[in-house]
Amino acid sequence: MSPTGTTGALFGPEALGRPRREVAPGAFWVPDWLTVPQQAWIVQAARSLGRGPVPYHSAKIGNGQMSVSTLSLGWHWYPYGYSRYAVDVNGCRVAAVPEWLVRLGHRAIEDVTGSRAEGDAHTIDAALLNFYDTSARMGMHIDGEESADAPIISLSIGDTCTFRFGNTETRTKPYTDVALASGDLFVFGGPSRRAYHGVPKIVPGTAPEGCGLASGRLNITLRITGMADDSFPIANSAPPNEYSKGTA
Ligand SMILES: O=C(O)CCC(=O)C(=O)O
Ligand SMILES: [Fe+2]
Repeated sequence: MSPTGTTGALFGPEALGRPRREVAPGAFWVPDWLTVPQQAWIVQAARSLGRGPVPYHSAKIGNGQMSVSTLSLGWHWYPYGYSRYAVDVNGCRVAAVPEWLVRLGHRAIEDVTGSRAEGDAHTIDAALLNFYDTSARMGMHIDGEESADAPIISLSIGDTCTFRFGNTETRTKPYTDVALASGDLFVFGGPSRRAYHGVPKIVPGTAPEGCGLASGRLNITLRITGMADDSFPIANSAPPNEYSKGTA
């Protein structure tokens, strides 16, 4: 038996009680998908992407403000739509999704589904980078602004969070609480693509040494919007309430 094989069996995610899991049909949790050095590299890249042209911003929803601070790439998310421009921040055109992040997302889809993700219909064209401090939360919502039904790819770095993954009908039970830790991948598509989900809790002091974040959490979601390149929605129409990410 090779030493590596032995070590993998003894100390790999499977042995430590964090096996890959299909949390709901089409919703896959892959613990420890990113190595710690990869996590640190991504955190440093996420910080430098915040230097412009658009800074991190906590979106206003109604009279409230989200506790999460977000940077959009490719398409700018605002309550509730996408634009090429940061219409609720500084009006600048957002930076493109960097090539390394597109490749990483396609690898994630391939890893989870076992089939190749490429071609125009499957090209990641938007990324949302969410920074949570230890008191930040995200209310239960559906990712509903994308017209495409392609899966959402989510990466977590830093403090562990409680990620609440629910159902497509209501914001409430039944749901599953998943402890998304630093390096974990979560992909939700298929019958779970329009499921409610949110982040009710960050667990302080759980970020691993060397991940690049001493405290708090970075979440990156990679998306395939299905939007035509020249579409430019500027109407900030009243949202259906149930899509709200909440301001808690
Ligand atoms: O932080 C997370 O894990 C989820 C983020 C999310 O649901 C979103 O940005 O729409
Ligand atoms: Fe979401």
